[in-house]
Amino acid sequence: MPTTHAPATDPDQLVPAAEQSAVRTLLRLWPYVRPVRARWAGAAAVAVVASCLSLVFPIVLKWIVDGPVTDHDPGGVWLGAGMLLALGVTEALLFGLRRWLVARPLASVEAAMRGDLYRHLQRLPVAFHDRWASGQLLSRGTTDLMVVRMFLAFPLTFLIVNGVTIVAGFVLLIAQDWGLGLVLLAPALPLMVLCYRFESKYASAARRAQDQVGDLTTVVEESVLGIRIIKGFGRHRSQARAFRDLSRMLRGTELTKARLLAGILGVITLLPEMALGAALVLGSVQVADGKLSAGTLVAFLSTALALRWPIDSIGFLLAMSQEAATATRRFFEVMDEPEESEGGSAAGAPATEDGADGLRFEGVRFRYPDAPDASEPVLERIDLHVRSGETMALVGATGCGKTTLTALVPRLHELTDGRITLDGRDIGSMEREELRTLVSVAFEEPTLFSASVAENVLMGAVEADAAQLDRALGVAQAGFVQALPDAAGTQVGEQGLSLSGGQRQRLALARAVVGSPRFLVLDDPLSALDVHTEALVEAALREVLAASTALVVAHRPSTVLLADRVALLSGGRITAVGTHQELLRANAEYRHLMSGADLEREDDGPHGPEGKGTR
Ligand SMILES: Nc1ncnc2c1ncn2[C@@H]1O[C@H](COP(=O)(O)OP(=O)(O)OP(=O)(O)O)[C@@H](O)[C@H]1O
Repeated sequence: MPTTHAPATDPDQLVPAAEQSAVRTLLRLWPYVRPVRARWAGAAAVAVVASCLSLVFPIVLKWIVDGPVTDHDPGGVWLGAGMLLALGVTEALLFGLRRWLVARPLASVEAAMRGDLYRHLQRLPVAFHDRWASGQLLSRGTTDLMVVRMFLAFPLTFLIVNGVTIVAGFVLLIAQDWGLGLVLLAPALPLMVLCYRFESKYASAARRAQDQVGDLTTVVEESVLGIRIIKGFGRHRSQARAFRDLSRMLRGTELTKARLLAGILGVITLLPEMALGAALVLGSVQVADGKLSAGTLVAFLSTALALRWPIDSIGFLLAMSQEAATATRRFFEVMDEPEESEGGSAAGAPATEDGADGLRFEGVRFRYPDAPDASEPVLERIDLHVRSGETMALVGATGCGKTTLTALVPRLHELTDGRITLDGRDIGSMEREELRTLVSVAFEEPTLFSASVAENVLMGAVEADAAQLDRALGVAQAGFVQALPDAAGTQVGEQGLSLSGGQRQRLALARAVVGSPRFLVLDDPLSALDVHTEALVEAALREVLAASTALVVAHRPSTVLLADRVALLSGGRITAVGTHQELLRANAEYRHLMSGADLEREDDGPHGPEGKGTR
């Protein structure tokens, strides 16, 4: 199982996250917001107007109290009430317009970010995917992007709207009575200090929670995909325990967030309320002394009350902004990972029959990027030449690096040192697309996608026609496809789990051969087949192999017999190359590896390695 990249419990992860500026991080969203900036700004302007309308209510109230009410004029009171109603309706309509303006553009921002993330994930090297847990990637592509969209729709707008409303409100308050206005302003400074401290603490908790959601997603994903193993080994309790532990941890972090939020909301509500109480007492005294009109006091208090929501909301708007900053940071952590290099422009001549010299490994050295520094490279110094048109079997003890070596040919990993050439051209200098049309691969673990049989096979050669598809299915002895409900159009279900292991392996083999590739790399392609099917596949595969240059990882003599020559991989090097018979005679390690297997087939007449001859 790949390790989680950003373990939620790793405190080292939290320090830089907390130290990075949330504003700087959020500014990185600009390229995505740019296309919708006009609509977003329009919506924000509408919201500012709507919010500032709430400050007109107190002015109308002051007019009603000091005018029609004082003058006992019912007509004037009705007029004032009508004005208040009109203001209320206008405010509601403007807020509705704001929502309508931003809903569609912001959904497109989220979709664009998700599209970019997906594209980028496809282009990241296999080494990246080895390192990162899939749940972490899933949560970044789903929950985190939703948090970002909500931030653009709500907190970002309302931090601006409420900021403008608060400033405008205080200007009005001070204009109405500067002494009382200053009393209300008194809590501003302590509130700012508290909000600043809250933000840094909340940033750490938000980061931890979002990483824990990623960990939880990984456990759920693994439990669903590994349901057969879990049930087969009766591990549902331990899985449930692992899930419960992570859930509990997440719950703890969410409670920490809630506590922090409750604290700041309490302070943000309490301090202004106390200031308002003080202003009310002072104002009443002034009205009693005749220094202030009752209408002005009503207007003053109404303005102060109209500012309650903009002030109270600052706490959770800041909290949501912090969560959005964390989500943005997590998004860009993936986006900042370098994509696999494309390879230089074609150096050397294009592959031709004339200049063909097959597949060459020259001084190839490879160490996994995430391997411990002190560890030996998996492949130390590989020199191997698979001649053009030849089939070379690769044999070695389990874990010696056979799969690793085959993965280097389609450049799933970058070489640490040395070079690999295809018909004389360095694969490092080829465009990946070209390389992957030249080289076809089938891995030991056959991977299928939730698509039809045909779509899965044709992934090997998009432009292949129905005849090529039938031929490939024939080579792989995948006759079972005809018995499926919709033949090659049948959906194989998630990861092809509706098929047997052997069926999946045959479809993966068909995918490798469908495009009649020039170079074939097969990692133990027949391991899941019964001996009869294996013999049939081998017979058909020989024809395909005769037209390709192939490297075939083999554990069994039956697979070795497909090859013209055999290379023995041991201790990170190719220690022997020869025919099956030669190695059996001369190499004790090879003899040992092949012992216990069905050695009778080595003398299998014309199909034996000797039958094909060495080139
Ligand atoms: N992504 C990885 N990161 C670090 N080490 C790895 C990674 N993948 C494989 N290894 C290590 O590289 C070594 C070679 O693995 P590899 O899968 O190539 O062996 P193999 O010869 O194909 O084995 P088998 O015959 O069992 O399939 C092993 O020690 C393995 O632990």
